[in-house]
Amino acid sequence: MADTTRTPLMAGNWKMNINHVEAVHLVQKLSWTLQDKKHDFERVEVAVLPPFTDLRSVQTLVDGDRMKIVYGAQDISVHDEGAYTGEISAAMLSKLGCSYVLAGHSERRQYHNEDDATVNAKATKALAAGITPIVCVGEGLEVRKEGRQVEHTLAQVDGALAGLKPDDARKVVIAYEPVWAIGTGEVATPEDAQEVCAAIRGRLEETISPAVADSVRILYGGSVKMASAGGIMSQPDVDGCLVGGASLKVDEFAGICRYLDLQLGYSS
Ligand SMILES: O=C(CO)COP(=O)(O)O
Repeated sequence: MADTTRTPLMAGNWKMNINHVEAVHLVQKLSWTLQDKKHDFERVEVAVLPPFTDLRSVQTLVDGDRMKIVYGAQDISVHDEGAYTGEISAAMLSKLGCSYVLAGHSERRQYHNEDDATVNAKATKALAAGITPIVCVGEGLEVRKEGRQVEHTLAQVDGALAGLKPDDARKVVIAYEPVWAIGTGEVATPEDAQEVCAAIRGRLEETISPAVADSVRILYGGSVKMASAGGIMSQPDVDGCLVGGASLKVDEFAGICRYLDLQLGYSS
């Protein structure tokens, strides 16, 4: 099991799905489902990452109903303000009560040419605004076939965290998402996830400090489902999951969040 001082995080990346009206229904239903099962949010943190256009509605709902679900955005600008058409700043996300923001999701890297320097700038902006960046890293199929997944992913981690003070680096969440496992139904084995997550932690220990390596949460992402979450979470260096498709289905996502209860054989 993972170090118990790191609170597991289950984060649902909705990608470009769910409008603001649907978002209110989904979050409400998720909250009811988890409350009904007496989910302990201190034990397993639950976050949703809706599209920008949903955030205000989600904020109003979460605040109004004093929900324990937290939320965040899928991207953030490297600029503070000004003539950057279409971009959303850290200050805007902070005003919306965002706890988290993704930085460098593989789909941003692939379709918007985001490189490690951009991811680093985004993580830095988020931290300065008091928002926790979830820095996404992971190899594509070619790299995996060549057996270079560890070196490839560690280079992304180095680039994304370059220049961060240890006190900031400690707050970052890293999501290992092998690109070949995203949206493909091809879930990495728990051992695959552990191999790279352990290597990431080792690198943080080497390049920053053992204390930072101990406190940083490392998530796995890529076709996670209720049925696979328990096995992945049983790995010592995996501290949560970044969930795409399954986070759009309340029962699936609630089941992922409740992996501990389900493992212990409590009622589903
Ligand atoms: O990209 C992902 C989460 O950020 C993973 O998506 P899927 O869970 O749909 O494979």
